[in-house]
Amino acid sequence: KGTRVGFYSRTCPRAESIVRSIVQSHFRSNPSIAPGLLRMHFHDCFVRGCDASILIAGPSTERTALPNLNLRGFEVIDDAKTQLEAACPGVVSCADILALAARDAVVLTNGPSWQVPTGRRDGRISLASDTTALPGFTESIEAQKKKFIDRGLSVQDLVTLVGGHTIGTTACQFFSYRLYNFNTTGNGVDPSINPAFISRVQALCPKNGDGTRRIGLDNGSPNRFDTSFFTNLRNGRGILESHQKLWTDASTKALVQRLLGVRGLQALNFNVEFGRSMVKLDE
Ligand code: HEM
Ligand SMILES: [Ca+2]
Ligand SMILES: [Ca+2]
Repeated sequence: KGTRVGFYSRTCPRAESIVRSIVQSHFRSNPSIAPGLLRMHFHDCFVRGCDASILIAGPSTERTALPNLNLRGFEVIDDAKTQLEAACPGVVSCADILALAARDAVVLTNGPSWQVPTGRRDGRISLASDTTALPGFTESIEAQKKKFIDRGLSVQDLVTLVGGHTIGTTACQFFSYRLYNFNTTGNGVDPSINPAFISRVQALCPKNGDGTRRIGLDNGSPNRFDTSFFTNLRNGRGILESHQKLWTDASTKALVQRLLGVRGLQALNFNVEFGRSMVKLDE
């Protein structure tokens, strides 16, 4: 596709450092932009590839679709674009800014760094109707796998990238039904949730409470990029239904175990794999 590491080394040598310093300064005043930028890049790449289609504003664009309503960090990309236009007019694409910002966001939360191939072109098409390509939080493992495979990603990429929820938050509205109206059980509680965990999350997201209230997706360390998200799945403390299901399907469960370094299985280093899968996200 013509991207390569260091695409701007001659045409805009400070491009990567400008993006980094803008992300850093926004992060200092509002740390929640780190998960925001990671998620925005994922939502960009999953629809028409990493082409900044997610940034296009207007009626019936991707931004207006349900899965994208809570995205955050647009102002960070705008800021970086403004600075880059001053430094190197017309050179750096918005899609590259977003890809670099997602990497920098992971680094700021103590996650790994990786080299980001650059040279993406910005797209001009953005359709809300295309966002059905994004995975949903009630989806089966088969459906999740299919959506990743449709984008050239493997089951291992799926499990690794979903580990990105080691940082960030979710609104109560996306999982309260697991606590109060799960319809396959008499008491309304999703049986895959650890019983010792239920009252804690019920307190965080009260019945008939404010659905827009936000809680950590990784209740162990919501601000730190680590393997605690996978530990939660093992312990029945996954927040979203689609995430906890990674522990019920045999193939995804084995990958979670490998990412956790369970003895007897071929270990996968989450930090290394995450960087690799993030690069693949764009292929
Ligand atoms: C099966 C796949 C996935 C599903 C069903 C899913 C679903 C969700 C949902 C429902 C939220 C909460 C949104 C909100 O309350 O505003 C969320 C947040 C988030 N997602 Fe995903 N996601 C998936 C894959 C990914 C991947 C692959 C990444 C990154 C590589 C990612 C990164 C994030 C991050 C960082 C947040 C927190 C955002 C914030 O705090 O602002 N997600 N996801
Ligand atoms: Ca896109
Ligand atoms: Ca974490």
